[in-house]
Amino acid sequence: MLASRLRQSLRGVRRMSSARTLPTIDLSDQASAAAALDAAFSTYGCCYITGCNRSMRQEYSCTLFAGHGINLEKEANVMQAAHEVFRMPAAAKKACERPNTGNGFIRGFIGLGGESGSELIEVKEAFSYGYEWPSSSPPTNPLQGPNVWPSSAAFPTNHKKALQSYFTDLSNVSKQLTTNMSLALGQPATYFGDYSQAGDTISIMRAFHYFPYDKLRRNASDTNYVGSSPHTDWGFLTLILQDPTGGLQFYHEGDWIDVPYVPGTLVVNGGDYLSLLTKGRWVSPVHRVVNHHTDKERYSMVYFYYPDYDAKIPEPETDTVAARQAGIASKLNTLVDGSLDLSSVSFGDYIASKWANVQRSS
Ligand SMILES: O=C(O)CCC(=O)C(=O)O
Ligand SMILES: [Fe+2]
Repeated sequence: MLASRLRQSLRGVRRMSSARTLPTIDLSDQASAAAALDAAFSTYGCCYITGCNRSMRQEYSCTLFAGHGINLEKEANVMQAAHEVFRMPAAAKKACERPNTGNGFIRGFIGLGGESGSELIEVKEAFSYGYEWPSSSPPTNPLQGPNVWPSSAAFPTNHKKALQSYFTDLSNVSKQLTTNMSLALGQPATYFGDYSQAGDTISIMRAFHYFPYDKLRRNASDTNYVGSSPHTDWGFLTLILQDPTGGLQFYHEGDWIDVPYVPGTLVVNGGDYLSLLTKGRWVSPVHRVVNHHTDKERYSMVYFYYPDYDAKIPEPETDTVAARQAGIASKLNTLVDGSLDLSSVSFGDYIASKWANVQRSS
């Protein structure tokens, strides 16, 4: 059912988005946040978050949150930096291209059409970076390693610093969220965090620049284009900062729900691995980015928070199978579709192969 609806929308048959909106959860009140997170992740697999509690500001010196919302000045600086990356001349972009290692290392610039999660052409360019791996110590797995930054002549240092600082902020927000989420499931506070002792060293931040489809397509009836193909995220948590353009949609009970920009919030969705850890209680939601209604360009900053490279992938339990049959998990979630011998791969090997598979020649 889900698969056939997805196929319909892939063929360009547009369904009306329902009026439903995702809940906004204020993390500053831990007790109410716990119940709200469980409800949101069981129902939608995603929500908006705002606020932070005092312990988070003290523990992580988190500058992202101000009062009960996002620090809008910081957010504006990050978005400005994302614009500047994509405003660089072609030669400067080429000079910091993602190396073509084929092993899942995706740091650096990825040109228009250089990646897709389906047979559709994704009309976007991207720049990925992560933890600043010290040049003195060799990486311990293929997802680690030095970032591939543009030259300081092409990309001023203040913008680079804004991006670096945002990576640290969102790593800290994710760590806090793993605590909130552990409590939401009635587990000890460190339950999820224990899976990600050094997950930030392989986590990845991606700046995206989406174009109107006409940038690539030759005639308006050609339906082969999308911003980001319908997919589930593969890891633990994804945090999304978007501009006001719109186009992000989550799939819920037969409809695509629009997820517009709400100032002072971030969008958070759970990934396949989180869903598996919760035995299917929490949904790994199908989502996409479209450009149906606007000829505007769209920018977003998307942070993928991961467990440790060596984290084991738990076998789906029978109730996950039941959940799958009820349509909670999707065909797009390869951790539960039975296509993989989960006992023989670590989380990191799995993620590296997923990243390698979305590479396209641009
Ligand atoms: O750009 C966005 O808002 C979301 C993109 C996304 O879902 C992804 O890259 O996994
Ligand atoms: Fe995603």
